[in-house]
Amino acid sequence: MYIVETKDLYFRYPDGTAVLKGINFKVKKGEMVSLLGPNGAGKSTLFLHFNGILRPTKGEVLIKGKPIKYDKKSLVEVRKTVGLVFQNPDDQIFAPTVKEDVAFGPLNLGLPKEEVEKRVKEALKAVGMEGFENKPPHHLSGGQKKRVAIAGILAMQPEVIVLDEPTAGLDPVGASKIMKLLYDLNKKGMTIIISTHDVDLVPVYADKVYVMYDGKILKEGTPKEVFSDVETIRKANLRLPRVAHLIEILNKKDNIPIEWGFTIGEVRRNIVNYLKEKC
Ligand SMILES: Nc1ncnc2c1ncn2[C@@H]1O[C@H](COP(=O)(O)OP(=O)(O)OP(=O)(O)O)[C@@H](O)[C@H]1O
Repeated sequence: MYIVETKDLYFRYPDGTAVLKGINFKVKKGEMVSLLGPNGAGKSTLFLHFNGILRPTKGEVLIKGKPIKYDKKSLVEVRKTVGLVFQNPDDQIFAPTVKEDVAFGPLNLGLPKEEVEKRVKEALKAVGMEGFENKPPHHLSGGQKKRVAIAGILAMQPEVIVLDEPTAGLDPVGASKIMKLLYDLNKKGMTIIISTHDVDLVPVYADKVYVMYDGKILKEGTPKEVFSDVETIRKANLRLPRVAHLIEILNKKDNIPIEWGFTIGEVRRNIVNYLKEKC
């Protein structure tokens, strides 16, 4: 059974724009999955289906094997299981202070005050935003707002956390910290789904990668399988990870020696880019 699954999912916005064109996306409990694809591929649109914000034009979305029913009760249950962090934190953060914002979700779950306070504290600590409790969110930087938005979802303790471009707009250290946090949460059993353009950082952590292009899944597999398919990577406007990350991806888990699934030219270009950055 999959914790999140879409079956032949089609979606068209009310203005007629056909965005999702037969998506089969499957995530097992405990997996860390990354969705890659160019601007406008439909990644955000797909994610908005995972907790029932959007309803398929055709096909279905299943959470823990059950199709979402889109009545109020079913949606409450779905949203307890699947927490979605939006691409733009301004779409998510609205309370007068950071503390109140992070507390909003757990309070809505009807949790006791002490439990809410505990969760808020833990969530802000996890994202490195302790000390900002009483700040108005609109006084925070973009990266700080992103962390608060993540804290708001963490405080709900969902089983699955879906993050739309969590590292976009963060400085490199901030991006690594967020990925490390998500990696640690995943190791504790949380299922994580991330969309990203960051081919260097995210696939290093992912168990599975989907590549989306023009509303369709072009390729799915381990980071190693996906990044060995240079043609797909090129078609989806992506690039190979920089060589250091590439080696990490190729060597991940099985520790087998590197088998280059790339043309010599691709490898050379990666090495040159890497050296240019380092030297
Ligand atoms: N409310 C809407 N009404 C009509 N079309 C929309 C709406 N929202 C998004 N679209 C269109 O749907 C397509 C997919 O957009 P989406 O935001 O899902 O892509 P994305 O893969 O997340 O892109 P990015 O990497 O730029 O965030 C785009 O062509 C976009 O213009």
